[in-house]
This record gives sequence, C-alpha cells and structure tokens, in this order.
Amino acid sequence: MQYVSTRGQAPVLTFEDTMLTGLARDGGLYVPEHIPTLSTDEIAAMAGQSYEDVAYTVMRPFIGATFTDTEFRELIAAAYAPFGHAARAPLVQLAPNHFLLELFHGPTLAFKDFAMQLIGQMFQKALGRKGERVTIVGATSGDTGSAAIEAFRGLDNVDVFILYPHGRVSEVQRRQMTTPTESNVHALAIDGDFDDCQARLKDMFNDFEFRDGVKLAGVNSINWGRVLAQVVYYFSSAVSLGAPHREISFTVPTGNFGDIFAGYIAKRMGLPVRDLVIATNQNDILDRCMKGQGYRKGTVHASISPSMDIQVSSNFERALFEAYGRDGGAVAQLMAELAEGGFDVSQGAMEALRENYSSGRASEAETSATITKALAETGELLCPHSAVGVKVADERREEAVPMITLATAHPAKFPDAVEAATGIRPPLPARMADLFDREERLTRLPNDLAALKTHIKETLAL
Ligand SMILES: Cc1ncc(COP(=O)(O)O)c(C=O)c1O
Ligand SMILES: N[C@@H](CCOP(=O)(O)O)C(=O)O
Repeated sequence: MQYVSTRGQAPVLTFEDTMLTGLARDGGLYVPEHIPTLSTDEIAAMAGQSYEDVAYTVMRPFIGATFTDTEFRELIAAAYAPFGHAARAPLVQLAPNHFLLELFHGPTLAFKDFAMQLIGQMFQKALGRKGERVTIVGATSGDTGSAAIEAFRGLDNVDVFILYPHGRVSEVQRRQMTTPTESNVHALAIDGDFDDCQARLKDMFNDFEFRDGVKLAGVNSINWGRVLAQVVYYFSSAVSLGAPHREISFTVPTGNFGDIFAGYIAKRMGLPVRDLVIATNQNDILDRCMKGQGYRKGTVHASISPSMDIQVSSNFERALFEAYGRDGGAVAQLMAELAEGGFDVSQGAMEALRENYSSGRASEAETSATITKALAETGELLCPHSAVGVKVADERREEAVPMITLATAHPAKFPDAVEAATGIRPPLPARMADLFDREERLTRLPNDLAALKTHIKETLAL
C-alpha cells in the first residue's frame, strides 16, 4: 500500500514513512492511494470477535510490509491492554434505535487513546528498528495533547512538545498535560486559540530547515495512522448491531474532522453506513459549509465543549480531496484560498459531500440541556462534546435505521459543564484521583513561529 498527498506534489510513501513523516512536503495530508474493501463475509465474521481481532482485520490491508502479521497483532494487543473496559468501545442504548458508543475508557479518558496508544507502539517499534530519534510536535484543544503525552512519556527515542491554547482547555485536560514528570514531555501554553496552535504546527512542517533539523514528526490527525486506528470502532459497533446485514448511521461530534473521516473510510471499505452526521458546536463552519454557505474562517468562540473549538478543520482537506475526484491541484487551490479567508465548494463536490455526510449544530444552551435530559431519561452522564452529538443525532435519526452517537470523552474531563447541567460533579477514576495535587510544569509562549522554533531547539540543545 502506497500513500499520496492531497495536494498531489509530494513523494509517494509507504505506510511506515507516511506515519513517521506527518504533513506531506507540499503542505497536504497523506491518504492511501486506494481504499481496500472487505467482503460481506469478512465483515460478518467480526460478530463476537474481540476488539483486537476486529482491529487487525480492518487495519492490516493499510500497513503493507511495515510490520509482520505477528508484530502487528502484538502492537495491537499492547495498545489496548491499558483500557479500562473489556469491550474497549462498549455500546449503551439511549432510546429505541439510538446507541452511544463509549470511546472514553482509555488511559486519558477520550477517544484519542484508541489511535494514540497504537501510534505510540508503532513509533517505538519503527524507530527502535531504525535506531532513530524524532521530535514530536502536536497541537491540541485538550485531548490529543494528553493522549500523546500519555503514549510517549518516558520513551528514549522521542521528545514530545504539545502546543495548547492558554486558558482554553479544561483544568483536567491541562493538568493531564502539565503534570507528567518525564523529561521528554514539554507542555507549551500558547497565547492564541487552537487554530493558531495548528497553524504554527503546520508552519513548522513547511519550514524544511527546521523540520529536518529537529527530525519533526506529528501525531495529530495529520498522521494517517491516527485516522486509520479510528476506523476500527465503526466496524466493531456496527457489526454488533447487525451490520453488514443492515444499515447503520453515525453521528460524530466534530472539530478537526479526523473521527468522522474515519467513518467515511469504513463506509468505503464496505461497511453499510447510511448517514454520517457531522455534529458541531457553535464553531459551526462545517455545518454552514454543508448547508451551502461556503467554507469561510471566522473567529473561534470559546464553548463548553472546548475540544471542538476549531474553525480550520484539518481533515476536511481529505474529504475535499475525495469530493473533487482526487484532484490534488484543485485541493491546493482551495487551500490557498482558505489562507486568504475561505472558498466556495463547487456544485459537483458539494453533491459528493452530501452523498456521504449530513450535518447539524448545537448551541451552548442546547448542549447543556441535552446533558440534563440524557441524565434524566437514560441515566447516562454525557460530556459536553458527546451531548452535542446526541442533540444533533436526535434531530437526524430515522426510525428504521439504528443511530450510533460517538461519546468522545468522559464527563469527568469537563466537570464544570456537567455540574452546571446536572448538579453532579463527576469524579475522576481512582488512578487519577491525585491529579489536582500534582505539580504543574509548562512554558507559556506567544503565538509566534520564531519564538516556538527557538524554544524547541534550545530545549533539545540543538
Ligand atoms: C472530546 C472530543 N470530541 C470531539 C472532537 C472532535 O474530533 P475530530 O477533531 O476528530 O473531529 C475532539 C477533538 O478532536 C475531542 O477531543
Ligand atoms: N480536538 C483535538 C484537536 C486536534 O485534533 P487531531 O485529531 O487533529 O489531533 C484535541 O483534543 O486536541
């Protein structure tokens, strides 16, 4: 399996090089040159299998010769062993034909652990074999950063720098990033929003002298391995509700578009997905775009679902690449227009997008009311991101087709919003009970590329 850039001008790479490279050198994102399919029998055989076995079947066709079958099975087993639920991604029923996919039983209590724990294993194996060291720089609105730090803390061949927007992540998220004591972990509080952090990260990748000098690697969903690992739970959950013999819809709380794009890949691989619903908070650029208003950057407004406070949605580029018939030149042109403020999606591409995705948004009041209502009616305590999903799913779901809403984080990561809506302050799991007693370590920096590069180089003593 080879990987190509969404902008068509970067070298074609293997899975291993794609994983270790991060952003393509033309500024684009890597995608598989073709999307493999699974037969109905192969999908049906997943019923009753362990999450790990489903993961192997779904991801194996994308890995090529990077790992042997045995190695890959071992990496998967090690990745999911720390999860706090035997099913890894259990489904609970909210209402007739509406199910919640709990993706928050990993070490840092968010869906990011599904991919990050596996990426951590794959990086270690690949770097150990090559005898190489890399510098991971990540941008986070809260959850990617904590998951990345957990996956890479203490490793010999990796330094990890995480840029998060100062004052715009929850206290639990911040402490997950600032309290690890390992010397290879560096939490950087940036004076800006998540879009600024992600833009500076992409600037670093596009500065080849810096990129090559520090051996830059990325673990945001820029990295194809992140998207790939998230495809698995679409299969495991759909099969447990009767796929491939019936259609299933999904609603996905969306910010950077990595998670829902993984759902699209599952569909292309043969899973009978009827609707993929993009659920946004008040930062609703994607919902506006799907409603035909073009893709135009606005100001990021802080919300009670802070991990989705994103306007420039990185993986939407991958969706556009597919919608424009895999025309890298067209995507490069759109991204140049985005840098100037935004663009209109052509009619043909809009139709292609609407064949696969629909959308909805939740205001702050609607999100809060959904947390209250879900507790009263189902006993489920939702995090605000999952509540955005449940609210939009309730508007979109059809009687005859099961709807699965992705619950992307544990309510204890956002205790203020949950307490305001329900009066209940959800406790952290026992293993994190002392999180608020641990000492914090962080560096505050301006939203300035030169300052960031200097800080990283000085920390690495380069
Ligand atoms: C809790 C939570 N929910 C939803 C999202 C949105 O996911 P994506 O960025 O893959 O669209 C994020 C951030 O990515 C998140 O941390
Ligand atoms: N919500 C994310 C934003 C980064 O998304 P990613 O999937 O590209 O890593 C976060 O929690 O950091």
